[in-house]
Amino acid sequence: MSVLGVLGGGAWGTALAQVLASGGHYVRLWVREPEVIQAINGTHENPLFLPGRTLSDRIEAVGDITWVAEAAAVLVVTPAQHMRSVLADLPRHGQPLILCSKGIEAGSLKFLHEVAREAVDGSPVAVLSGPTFAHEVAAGLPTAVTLAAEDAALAHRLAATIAQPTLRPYVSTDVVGAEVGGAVKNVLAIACGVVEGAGLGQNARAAVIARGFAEMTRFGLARGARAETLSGLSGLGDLVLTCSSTSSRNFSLGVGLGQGRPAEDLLADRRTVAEGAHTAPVLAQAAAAAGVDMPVTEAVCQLLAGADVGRVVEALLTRPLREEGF
Ligand SMILES: NC(=O)C1=CN([C@@H]2O[C@H](COP(=O)(O)OP(=O)(O)OC[C@H]3O[C@@H](n4cnc5c(N)ncnc54)[C@H](OP(=O)(O)O)[C@@H]3O)[C@@H](O)[C@H]2O)C=CC1
Ligand SMILES: O=C(CO)COP(=O)(O)O
Repeated sequence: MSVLGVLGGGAWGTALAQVLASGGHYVRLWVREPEVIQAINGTHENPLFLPGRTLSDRIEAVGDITWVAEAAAVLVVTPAQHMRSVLADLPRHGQPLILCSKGIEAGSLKFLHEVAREAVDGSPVAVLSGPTFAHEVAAGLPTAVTLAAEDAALAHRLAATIAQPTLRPYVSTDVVGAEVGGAVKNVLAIACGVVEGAGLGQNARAAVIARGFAEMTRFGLARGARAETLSGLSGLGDLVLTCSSTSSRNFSLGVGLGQGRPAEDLLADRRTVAEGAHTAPVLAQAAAAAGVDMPVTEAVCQLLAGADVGRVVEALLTRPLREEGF
């Protein structure tokens, strides 16, 4: 068993640390808040981000990022918009990085594997993504993910390292596809939450999932993703999960928007990250740059900016009729 590093002591970083430690790995978990470090090392819990779960004593929380650097592999689980600045502080040892966050960097419009390659020159980069609610993974419930790296041998090696009885990675070389699914589904989950919050019904939710998937596929194919990745765990799999559960922070943000509450109030109320709120405007820009039409994403941007739900829905329903398909 190896020593693995995890950057980010939020729900997902802690859950990944837990499942890996349960399988016998020693995990160094880099966390910023001293009280979280104290709780993890003292009472084996993370009440701030993963309440109610007793953590393995093979997890050591550390406040100094240099302690994580010498691990056999480092899982990067910071919010997408903080990934570049956190990686800038990671000493370089050529250790493989497994990116577990979901989003697109604001400003640069870059995927996270591009950000990581720029920030940590020389480290091999892989992406782990899929339908993975943190509390279920931490509870040892069965979960399957996509693990993508351009170098197939690296992807297989990392998959063998992280595979556990309840965590089954499927290997891919389609890094772009794995990233597109995770980033886009968060935006679509907000849209599905709006449908729920505004009481628009289950037909409408299914329509948003299906047309949202068409949108994800158009964007993904334009950016070089493969169709089979988009219809796999990290695309359609995660879309279905996140668009149908109040366990999703993005979905629940959408419920609030659908009830007519302003985005600023909803975001100010939460300590946890709803990546879709950050990704939506960035994705809209990236789609425009690629010449891809993404009407549901545009609608989410308008709602986050305070547009009236009824008007946004009416505008979506009265778009010119078209053939079904991507
Ligand atoms: N929760 C889930 O079920 C899943 C989440 N993800 C993705 O994982 C990523 C992390 O999400 P999650 O763990 O849920 O986050 P949480 O909302 O649970 O926690 C917030 C995280 O943000 C970190 N953070 C806040 N501000 C900063 C900053 N300035 N610099 C660096 N880190 C900061 C916190 O780090 P610290 O504790 O050190 O303050 C903490 O790790 C997201 O991209 C999310 O989409 C992917 C799959 C599943
Ligand atoms: O990515 C996730 C599940 O795969 C978690 O979704 P939320 O961030 O919406 O909670």
